[in-house]
Amino acid sequence: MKLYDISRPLTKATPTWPGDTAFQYTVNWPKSESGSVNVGKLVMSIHTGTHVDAPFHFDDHGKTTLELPLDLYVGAARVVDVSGRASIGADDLAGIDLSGVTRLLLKTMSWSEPETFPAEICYLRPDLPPFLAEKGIRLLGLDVPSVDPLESKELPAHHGLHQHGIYILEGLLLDAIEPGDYELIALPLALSGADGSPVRAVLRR
Ligand SMILES: Nc1ccccc1C(=O)C[C@H](N)C(=O)O
Ligand SMILES: [Zn+2]
Ligand SMILES: [Zn+2]
Repeated sequence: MKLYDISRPLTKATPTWPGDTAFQYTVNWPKSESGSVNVGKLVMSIHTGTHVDAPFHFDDHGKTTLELPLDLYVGAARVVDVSGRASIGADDLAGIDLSGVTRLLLKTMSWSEPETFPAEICYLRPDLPPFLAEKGIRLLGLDVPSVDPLESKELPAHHGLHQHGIYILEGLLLDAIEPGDYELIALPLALSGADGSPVRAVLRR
């Protein structure tokens, strides 16, 4: 059975938020010293590459990663092409059938150079969260590093989605994915106290 990998590879070159911590893997305790094994150490911002945001990321009282509802990150998902737009609002999805969809992945194609952090991305307008909640969406995934404009401090889309019970999956790689229905698997790690988690996100037909 074919799996479509929709995760951005984590390498030294993976771009991250300006000023944030890039991905670093080192063999911290080499076999030559331990006598038996290479033991690695991982340093990275949780928001580098493909990841979920826990509500604690933007709300001091929000759920942390270990408290996230796992069932949202596994199951039927619809991929919708919304490319070529500067932002996405209810209007942009009005003509699309979203009945029975719990997990929605938006293909914006607005992060064109994967080797550099984007200067501008497609973001969500404030009328989108209530519209999606009304359709029954509980998880929203995008192929960009944020659901808000990059320079936003108020984060209206993050807060709006949260207020409507919609969880966020960011930094997907959807270039090679045809719009349609899939099964999504993108489980966060069981990280205590954390503001999100890197995920290995895959789709299967
Ligand atoms: N990592 C950062 C460093 C500094 C400032 C913002 C971020 C973010 O991650 C914000 C974005 N809204 C996000 O959830 O991915
Ligand atoms: Zn994030
Ligand atoms: Zn975010």
